[in-house]
Amino acid sequence: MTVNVQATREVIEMITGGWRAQALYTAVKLGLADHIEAGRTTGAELAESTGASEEGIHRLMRLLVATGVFAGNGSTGYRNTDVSAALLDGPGSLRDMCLLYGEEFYVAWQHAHHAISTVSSGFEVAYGQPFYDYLGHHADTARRFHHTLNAASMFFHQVPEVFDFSGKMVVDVGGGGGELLASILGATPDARGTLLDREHMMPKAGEHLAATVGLDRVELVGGDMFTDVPKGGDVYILCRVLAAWDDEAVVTVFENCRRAMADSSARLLLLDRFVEDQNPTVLPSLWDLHLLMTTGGGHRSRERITALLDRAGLDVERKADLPMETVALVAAARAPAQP
Ligand SMILES: Nc1ncnc2c1ncn2[C@@H]1O[C@H](CSCC[C@H]([NH3+])C(=O)O)[C@@H](O)[C@H]1O
Repeated sequence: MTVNVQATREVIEMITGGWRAQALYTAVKLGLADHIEAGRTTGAELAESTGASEEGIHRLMRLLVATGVFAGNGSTGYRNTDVSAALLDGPGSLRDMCLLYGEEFYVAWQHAHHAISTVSSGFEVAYGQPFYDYLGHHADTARRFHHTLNAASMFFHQVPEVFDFSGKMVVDVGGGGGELLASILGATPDARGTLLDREHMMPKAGEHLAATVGLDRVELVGGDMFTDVPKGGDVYILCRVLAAWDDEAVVTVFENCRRAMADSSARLLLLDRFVEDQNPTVLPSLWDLHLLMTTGGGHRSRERITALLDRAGLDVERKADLPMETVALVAAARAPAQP
């Protein structure tokens, strides 16, 4: 058998991917980008300020310089690059994402064989409970998860460009920390909003909305979208909510939204990523498997979501593309058939 050097190289690039991720995670855990930003740039200074061994820092930084995360060297000093700058502590940082992916999500992926073979959550095997329940009991992880979602929320400010919220009563179902609702109400002074999420999210969402748009136009509802959603909305938003649930559960949420709509002018606005079966691209396909590892769910194709909407009596009216491979789908309740 002749060795295909190119193929060998490609396999090695892939199987060392997990090591790269863990090296980046360790740099974040040690706060290396922040130390360098604060002027502690040499190997000795980084060792002293992190408590890690200088040799360990040297070997880690050698890899991270080679992969373009940092620049410079340990004797004259390391420098941050645009990549490591994205890891600096502060709003919009990818720091918490690295920590979460390097800890709980890394452990969840160790059960990939089981998760893929049985189409069930690797996280549940590792932690003995569903992901969202775990978040309810682990405030630090819940905070990291919401920072992670926020880091991938660059499309929020563009949502009012693809849907006119003026004068509307907006219900954000599974609204999380309130960032999307704040962005919509901030851009639409005459809109009002209700955020529905699990009880444990209420303080976080309340704090964010109070600090951004104030609570005058806002109602917070701690509850369960599978049981009921607030009535009388002009637009029901489901942003990055559906992937965690199976088809039956998704149809239940769609039906709850349809029944709660104020009138026939009300709409359902889905904001999500969709996978393509015909010409698959890497990132959505990766996120799909990642959702399987964490929640046992996954991304659907647009055709599949359209079929589930149809089952719930909703028709897709139009579609708009948003950044971060996110798509907006607007659906309306189907008019009852004329007798
Ligand atoms: N049964 C439920 N009822 C209401 N919200 C839920 C339920 N289960 C999970 N969630 C919430 O669904 C959200 C999914 S994460 C998406 C959050 C937000 N829409 C955003 O795009 O940033 C989390 O905030 C969960 O707490």
